[in-house]
Amino acid sequence: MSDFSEIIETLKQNTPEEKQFHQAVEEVAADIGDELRAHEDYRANRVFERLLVPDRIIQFRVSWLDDDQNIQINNGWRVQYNNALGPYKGGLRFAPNVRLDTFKFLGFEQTFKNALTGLPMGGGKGGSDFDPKGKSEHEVMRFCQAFMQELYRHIGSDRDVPAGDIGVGNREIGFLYGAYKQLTGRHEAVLTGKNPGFGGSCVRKEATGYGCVYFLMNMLAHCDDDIKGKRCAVSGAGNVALYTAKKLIERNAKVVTLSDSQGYIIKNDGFDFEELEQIIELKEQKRGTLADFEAENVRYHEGKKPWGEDFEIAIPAATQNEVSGADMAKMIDGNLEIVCEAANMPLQAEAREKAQEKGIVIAPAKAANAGGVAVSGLERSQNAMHLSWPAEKVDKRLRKIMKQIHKDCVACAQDGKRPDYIQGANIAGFRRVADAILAYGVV
Ligand SMILES: NC(=O)C1=CN([C@@H]2O[C@H](COP(=O)(O)OP(=O)(O)OC[C@H]3O[C@@H](n4cnc5c(N)ncnc54)[C@H](O)[C@@H]3O)[C@@H](O)[C@H]2O)C=CC1
Ligand SMILES: O=C(O)CCC(=O)C(=O)O
Repeated sequence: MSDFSEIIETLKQNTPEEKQFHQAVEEVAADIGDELRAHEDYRANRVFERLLVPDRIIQFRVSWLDDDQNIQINNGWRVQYNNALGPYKGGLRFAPNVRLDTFKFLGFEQTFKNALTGLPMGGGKGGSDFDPKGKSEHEVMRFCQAFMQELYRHIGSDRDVPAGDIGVGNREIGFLYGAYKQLTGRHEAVLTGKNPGFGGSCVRKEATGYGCVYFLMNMLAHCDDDIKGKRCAVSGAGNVALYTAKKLIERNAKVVTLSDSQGYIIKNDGFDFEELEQIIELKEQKRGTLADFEAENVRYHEGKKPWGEDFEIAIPAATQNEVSGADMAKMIDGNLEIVCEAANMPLQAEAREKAQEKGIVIAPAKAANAGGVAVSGLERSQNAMHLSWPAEKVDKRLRKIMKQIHKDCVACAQDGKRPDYIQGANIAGFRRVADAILAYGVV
């Protein structure tokens, strides 16, 4: 291996626009140096360098008609990042701020995350700069159909299996799957996150959030602590945030905040189940904003983030880089003990450094939010067997997978009661992918 910093410098020179991708790569590189030094075969076979280039990038135009019969044009991407461990697997994101950089960083992260699940899945990610917000139901449907018109030829149950992410939930997966079925005449496990009534898995919708809480519970148990009574600040009010909140409340933690792109709500004593169900309905059915939510002792702060409130556990569950260095400084000045990354790469590099300097324990996204893709893996298995498992069985397997991920992270992290989970996740994920790459030879 040539010098590590040289590899990263070359990457930056070759892809100067891709700042998020560089950030994700640097976070992994910071932890796997010893691993590379210890493995002459990884170095000789340039495994790390090979992991810095996606297997394939597909980019396409999506043309569709809005409700006024105007022609609209969007960009579509699928980054098939690495299939060493299985077919490409990872979500589709529909959001106006995405670009190739977004999908490269997400695909890179997904490759290691999927490795941590122990299931046979490679990493991929994709989506479009289409913004579903403010679009009619028919516009979303026509967009999904136009998007699939190109994507269908690149995916397949043993090739590439997309799922949801920001802006792509159960509704969009339904439209995408309907279009795939229409185009190919096939029912197959080509998308996950389908409705449990027709090909989906029970608990997939809840799995990312529930998995985060299971991971947190394993972390707390590891240092003889408990989630009960902990004050948790959750950001976001989408799929991941809402089901993280639900499981936290079920386990008697206090969820004091939720947020969306316009502001946050706080309830000092923690939201109860009934309030959470109302918020879920507001977001999933009415597609409203948190500003519309009213309940006793709940305050709304427009245009602000929740990180200055009083809590022990921060759970950023909205989007990448949502927590700045200044946000982290506020949390550290408060009672922060743990950050659980429910979103992908939610901490800016400065925020991560500040937290690490102060000994705050961080559950990295690769490990903490792997429950979603893990249940997607279980959905693939059920589809392959033409079976549908009950919710209890899926949830039990999810708990087992999250426990094992925690165990693997601890085994690969520096010793101690409070292990470095970031390091543990990076090493455990990297080893699995690297060993498969070695086994295949130079391809
Ligand atoms: N859906 C899934 O199964 C998985 C999602 N993730 C990650 O979790 C995060 C959230 O994804 P989902 O909940 O699926 O998306 P979603 O579309 O259901 O919800 C996203 C939420 O974040 C809020 N948001 C977006 N940008 C924001 C900003 N700049 N500031 C504050 N709030 C903002 C939105 O208002 C919305 O409430 C993303 O990072 C995603 O990549 C990770 C693993 C699996
Ligand atoms: O369920 C999946 O395949 C993908 C989930 C995802 O996009 C993620 O883990 O970030």
